[in-house]
Amino acid sequence: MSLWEIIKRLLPFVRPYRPLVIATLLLTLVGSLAAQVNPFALRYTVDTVQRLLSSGQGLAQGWHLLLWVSVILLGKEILNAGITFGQKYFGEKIRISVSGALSETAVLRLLSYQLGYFTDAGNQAGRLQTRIDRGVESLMKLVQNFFIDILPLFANALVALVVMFVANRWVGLVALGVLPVYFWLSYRQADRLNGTRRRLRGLREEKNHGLLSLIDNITVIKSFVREDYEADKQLAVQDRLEEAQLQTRKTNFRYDGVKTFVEQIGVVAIIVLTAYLVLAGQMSIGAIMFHVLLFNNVSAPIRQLHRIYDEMNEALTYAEGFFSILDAQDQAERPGRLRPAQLRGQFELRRVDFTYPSGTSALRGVSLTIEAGRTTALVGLSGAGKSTVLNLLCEFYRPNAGQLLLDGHPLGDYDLHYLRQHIGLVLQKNHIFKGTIEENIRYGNFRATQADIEAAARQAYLHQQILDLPLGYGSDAQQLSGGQQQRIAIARLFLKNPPIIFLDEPTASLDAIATEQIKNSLDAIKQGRTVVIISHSLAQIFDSDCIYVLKKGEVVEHGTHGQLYEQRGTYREIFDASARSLNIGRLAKTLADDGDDVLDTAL
Ligand SMILES: Nc1ncnc2c1ncn2[C@@H]1O[C@H](COP(=O)(O)OP(=O)(O)OP(=O)(O)O)[C@@H](O)[C@H]1O
Repeated sequence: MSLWEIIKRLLPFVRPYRPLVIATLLLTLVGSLAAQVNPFALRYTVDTVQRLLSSGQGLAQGWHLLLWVSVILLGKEILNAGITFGQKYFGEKIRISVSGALSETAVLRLLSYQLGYFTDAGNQAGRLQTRIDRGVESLMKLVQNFFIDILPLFANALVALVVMFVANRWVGLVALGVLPVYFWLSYRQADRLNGTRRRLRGLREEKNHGLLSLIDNITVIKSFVREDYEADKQLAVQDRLEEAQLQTRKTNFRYDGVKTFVEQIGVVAIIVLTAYLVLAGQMSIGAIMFHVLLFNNVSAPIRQLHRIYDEMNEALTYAEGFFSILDAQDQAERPGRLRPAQLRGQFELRRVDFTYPSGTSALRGVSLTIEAGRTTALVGLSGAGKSTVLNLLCEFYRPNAGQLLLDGHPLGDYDLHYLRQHIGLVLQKNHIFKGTIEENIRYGNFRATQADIEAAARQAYLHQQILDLPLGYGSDAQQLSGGQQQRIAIARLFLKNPPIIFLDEPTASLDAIATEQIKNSLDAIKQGRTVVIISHSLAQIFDSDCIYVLKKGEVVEHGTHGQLYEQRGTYREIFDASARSLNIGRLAKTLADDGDDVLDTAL
């Protein structure tokens, strides 16, 4: 990405602050003119003092000169203080506002992207975080540099250079001659740093991602006593990062030395040339000070050039990563329009093929119908593609081939928010947000009253357990057990009260008593709604109106429990294996021997 491209990308973010930008530019112009007062005042002072001394006059004749010079220089400093404050304040105001707008845009874009974007290996959480943080930070340095450093310094330099030319073109030429050498050196330096910088960016992203995943997986790491292994992995990245950082510094120090030397050559050349001209009688002695001060105005920004270049290159590197987030519009979820007054909830998949962005083919030629108001179960071994079907029904992903219909219309025609507002999804592992239990349940419906929340918790058999906690509904939800968190997700579902419900192993982390309670609750909520349930526990799916059996991404059987059992196919295999794993014979015998009435109810 070139600097020009970055400026073009930043313009829309800076445009709302146009009056501030104009005010800053005006202040810069006045500031650069004021900066030239010192050389003029000093030349005048030196020349006048010399004239007074050579004509035998002293303090009595010269005191008014001292007074005037003091008034002018102090007055200029007061004006300068005002100008600098205005420049910095306005520059910072622009920087802070633009930085806020950039971060906000990145967050909004991320929220609008489909799931595939986040599962892409290059977009893991730590990497995205680094790209946003570093991108905004370096772009803001660029804006800050422009308004606070580059603009005032270069305006000063330009005005000083013009004044030098007007004073004497040879002196002007010497000052001008140093510039291309300096620019060329800075350019070479930036070029050398570019490769290392890209490598640094990649390593920073890798380090942050590693750190996040380390914290996320701390329990597994500790249980396998893999602290040393993880530390070594993280240290290896750190080592490579340090090496790249040191390499950057080394290059910088080398070039900085050469550039300081070039600058000093310029100062010496100006002094020698001006002294020569003074001795030759072409200039007054005050010109020596005058030219050295002017050259200082020219070389001040040059001294900053490598830093500005450096930060500019950093911005170029990180801006690329940042704008790649804003530019992933092809990953945005598509805009559908259909919002019918009523949704029956009949889904149909016709010869659907789906491959994840990673390249894993998950579904092949899948055709199935999910009847409105009925319960449909998806059964199959791990990795068969059951959750993928739900991912497609929620439009988290779109099929690569085939058709997906809802109430006869292509699913893609529906407004996404409308569609998802009508779907309740309970997963095997549900996210609990940082916050209280109440806030977490309320996520299902922000308009719910406290009474609604408590009713939902009751339906999810959680209310009593919440009351037993010291802070009740105000307790930290992330401290709850896995089973309790699962019930929060179910309470959210009750609160949302959608006509379509997708349950992916909804009772996976519940104890036997809770499983039975939740099953009863879910049986109640299922009435009259379209339900799709995935469960490895066949007890959860016996009563389904229709069962689809998936194997390696294909539908191999479908029917009711009775029909599938008779077919003696995959379903029967799974059923028999389930019965054996539960040791059903032994269970039944124990219950029969005990004359337990559970067996009667069960039978
Ligand atoms: N986000 C993803 N990115 C890439 N591949 C994925 C993703 N999710 C699932 N897969 C792959 O797609 C295939 C089907 O996975 P899916 O989760 O649908 O199976 P499942 O039948 O629900 O399994 P389980 O019963 O274990 O939950 C698997 O091979 C899996 O590795």
